[in-house]
Amino acid sequence: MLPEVASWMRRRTSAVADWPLRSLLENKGSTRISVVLPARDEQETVGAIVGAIRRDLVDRAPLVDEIVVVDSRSTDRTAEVAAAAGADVVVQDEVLPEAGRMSGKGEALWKALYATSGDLVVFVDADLRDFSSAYVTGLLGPLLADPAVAYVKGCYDRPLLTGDRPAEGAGGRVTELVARPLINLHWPQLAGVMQPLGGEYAGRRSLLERLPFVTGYGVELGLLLDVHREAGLDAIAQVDLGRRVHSHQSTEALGRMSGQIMLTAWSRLQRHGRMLPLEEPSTGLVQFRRTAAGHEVRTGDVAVGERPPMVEVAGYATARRPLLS
Ligand SMILES: O=c1ccn([C@@H]2O[C@H](COP(=O)(O)OP(=O)(O)O)[C@@H](O)[C@H]2O)c(=O)[nH]1
Ligand SMILES: O=C(O)[C@@H](COP(=O)(O)O)O[C@H]1O[C@H](CO)[C@@H](O)[C@H](O)[C@H]1O
Repeated sequence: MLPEVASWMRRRTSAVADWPLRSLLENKGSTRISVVLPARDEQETVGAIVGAIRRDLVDRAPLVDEIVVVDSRSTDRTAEVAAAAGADVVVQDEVLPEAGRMSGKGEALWKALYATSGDLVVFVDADLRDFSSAYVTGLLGPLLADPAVAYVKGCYDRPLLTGDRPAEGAGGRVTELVARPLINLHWPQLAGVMQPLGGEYAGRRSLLERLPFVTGYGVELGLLLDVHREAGLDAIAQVDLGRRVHSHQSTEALGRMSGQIMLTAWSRLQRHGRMLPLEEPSTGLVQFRRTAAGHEVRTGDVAVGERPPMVEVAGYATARRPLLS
């Protein structure tokens, strides 16, 4: 590990217990805080997450100013469950319709930036089990305490729920097999970020609105690389949130996610002049499924799109955004 990375880890790594709610309330001042949950078919879990944030950080303590769930083409009751738990719900494809339709988690998060007003924006996945509002206070701690910090990533133990017993440390498969090696190969200054793909993170709007958002599952890697380039390593902090349990996708689905992560890494290597100009990579992905007659060939496309920095979007500066109802 580079000496500057070891130094960064010592200075910029903390834990939830370092950021008690009382100290956050003292530091909040006039800072407005939005919590955003991207949600596609998360009716089973979104309500408990929203309810915990609303109970602990709105009703009992005036820390969070709005909780927005982005309904990302759900086919279940995600929107109703989220609203009943106290969130404002925005429909992904109804935000900035003039910008056309793009897909995936990154699209949901980019639309959320338009649909919220917080000076600080906290992103939390909507498929978490055993969620605690301490995730949110942990992520906000460094941002409310230190103006030099602009982006905070959560880190945690990541079990893999298979069968009746969780396999400790076996989660974060794309992180461990794709993202971490890529980061160490090309961006060793970021090798100290323990959960680069983790879905719980927070940032200053003044930074986020100046960055492009990769659509699909490239959003976390894209933002991390762009924050590093735009604001520098010392603007990034990480907070140990303990343990993260979430719904898992299939290996086949994570194969497509991996393709999106690789395409995002490739795009930054090209854009940041880190690689000789090469022809555009293929975005096709051929996968295989066993069938009674042999194998089914499944050809997909893992292309990711990209949304421009929100500051470049007409109307953003004056958009009226939903306030906590
Ligand atoms: O098109 C999408 C895909 C995912 N998500 C949400 O983004 C979060 C993370 O997605 P997922 O759980 O699929 O990723 P994983 O955690 O399995 O890597 C979850 O709250 C999803 O509901 C979304 O809003 N739109
Ligand atoms: O970290 C990972 O490898 C993947 C998959 O995690 P699991 O192997 O299902 O625990 O999960 C993350 O990656 C996505 C892409 O960045 C994020 O959008 C998710 O929020 C995050 O859970």
